Amino acid sequence: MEPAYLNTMFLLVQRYIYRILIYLFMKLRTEGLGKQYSEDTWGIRDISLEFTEGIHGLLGPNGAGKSTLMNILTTVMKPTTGTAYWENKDIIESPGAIRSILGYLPQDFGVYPDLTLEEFLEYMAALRGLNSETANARIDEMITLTNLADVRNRKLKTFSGGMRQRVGIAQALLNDPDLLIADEPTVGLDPEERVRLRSALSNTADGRVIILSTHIVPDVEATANKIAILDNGQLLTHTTVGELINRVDDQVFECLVPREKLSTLQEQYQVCSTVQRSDGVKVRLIAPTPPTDDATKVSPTLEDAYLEAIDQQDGI
Ligand SMILES: Nc1ncnc2c1ncn2[C@@H]1O[C@H](COP(=O)(O)OP(=O)(O)OP(=O)(O)O)[C@@H](O)[C@H]1O
Repeated sequence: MEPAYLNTMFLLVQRYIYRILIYLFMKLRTEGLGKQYSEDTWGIRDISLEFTEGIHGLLGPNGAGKSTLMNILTTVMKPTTGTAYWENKDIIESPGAIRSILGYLPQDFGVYPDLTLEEFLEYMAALRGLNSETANARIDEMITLTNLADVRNRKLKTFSGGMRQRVGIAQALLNDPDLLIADEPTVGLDPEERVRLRSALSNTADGRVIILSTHIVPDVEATANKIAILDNGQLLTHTTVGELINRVDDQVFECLVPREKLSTLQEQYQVCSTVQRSDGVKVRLIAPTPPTDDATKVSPTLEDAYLEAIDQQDGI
């Protein structure tokens, strides 16, 4: 056999084994996690989840418990019940097991305004103990990945909100962490910047576990392999985008109704959206059968499926 052919085969097998090892071992797992803030307030209750390689969207309305879960997973808060494991090491008992492999982008990520992007990343790399050769290579890589090459010598105070968040991702990935946790990274960004940030996150997902906490459905629709939905501190589901959407297949309708009929529909069904028109209100809703004679069945979206999941919970 040709040596070049053997070499290619060897590389393929090596890559295959690497993927299997990642699949088997690179995991963040929680078991019955709960956090009680006061006698009658639980931030989260009995959360058992497994995050494997790829992007996991953690979705939920305000107060659902996302920050509480993020704080426990980043080991800045202790749970009241349960525990969590990284690659089978208990991170509640031994937080060091996760801190060394964790990259974290907090919601309120602050930067030093008078440093340039390059200076800031050099500073962060030094804090993390990277030697200058490794640091320089990683800084170049991260600047390219987050699409900030044109502004590497500009002071951070001149950056837009979206650019700052991308700086946040670049700094979080400097030490090539196996786990990246991003808490509401797109809050306050305009649509174009949101798209850029999402693509920066997607570019970094290979060989890593990424948890993206948000209440903005399109953020996870565009990037996540799996979605966990929290509401009232409870885990409603953790599944793929496709499976979640399938749950409302054949149940999403659009119809045009007189304005005065809207409140009746809202009482009866989960209304996903409304558009005011001169001839009435165009309503998109979830129903087991057509809600009006002229209702049209439409393709479901993740937003529909999410609203349905939250609605089911509220009805319990
Ligand atoms: N320090 C605290 N003391 C008391 N209750 C708290 C505390 N932090 C959070 N909670 C309560 O725990 C629940 C979950 O809050 P959490 O901040 O985790 O939700 P969230 O999904 O991150 O919400 P948001 O999107 O608004 O940040 C809420 O009812 C909240 O009021």
